[in-house]
Amino acid sequence: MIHFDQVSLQYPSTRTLALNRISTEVARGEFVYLIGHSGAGKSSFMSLLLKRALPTAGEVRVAGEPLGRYRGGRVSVLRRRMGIIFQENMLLPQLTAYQNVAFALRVTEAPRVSSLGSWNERVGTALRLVGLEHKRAALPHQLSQGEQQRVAIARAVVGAPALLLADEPTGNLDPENSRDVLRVLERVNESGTTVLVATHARELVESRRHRTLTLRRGELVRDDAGGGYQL
Ligand SMILES: Nc1ncnc2c1ncn2[C@@H]1O[C@H](COP(=O)(O)OP(=O)(O)OP(=O)(O)O)[C@@H](O)[C@H]1O
Repeated sequence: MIHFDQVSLQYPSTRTLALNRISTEVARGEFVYLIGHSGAGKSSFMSLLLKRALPTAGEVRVAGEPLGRYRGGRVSVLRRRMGIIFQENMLLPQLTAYQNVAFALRVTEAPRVSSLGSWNERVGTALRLVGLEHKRAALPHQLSQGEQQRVAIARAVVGAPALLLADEPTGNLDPENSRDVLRVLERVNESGTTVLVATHARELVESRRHRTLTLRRGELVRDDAGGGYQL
């Protein structure tokens, strides 16, 4: 699903070498953590996948296709194939949980009815997946931070992306809500989506037992296989 071949990223403005000759692969259906201290290069790794930044050397492929082939309007096609979650949930404050999730279908001009069901069914399924169907009518400010982040996850997966990228998804959450969010991401993964989670919260990651890639000053220094859960 993700293939990095000797990828480097040097930001031209500061000449910072944010990523240095990274080679790794993430297979379809995997759940992988990307960890490292602040400035290690986690967000830069994500930016390359979203084509928000371009590698200065090497090649990035997603689902077998080199990202260099996505140009102009096709970049939005690439991003549409991915679900994205950030530390800030970026929900629209005037829309209910349901409407926020449905909004993702609207902006991507998803067909009203498809093999995945009607919009209504798809939003219901996504809210159920994150355990919030009963809060469908709530506005973001009526939800806890953890619930808001779960709505953001529902919004990210309602388009049935093959790949879900989460950049510090628990950054604003207390430990209990953080664990809830990770459990929801695991459920998303169990439904077949490849999940990549960037975080500096090493202690949280260690409690979950998934494959973990460690970046240090732009270098991939460890690749630890996961195995089983430790709840
Ligand atoms: N747009 C940019 N222009 C110039 N330098 C940048 C830019 N974005 C990041 N950097 C630099 O690249 C390096 C890697 O940053 P990056 O944001 O990828 O790290 P990170 O691991 O995500 O950190 P954090 O956990 O603090 O978000 C840092 O030295 C950072 O200062």
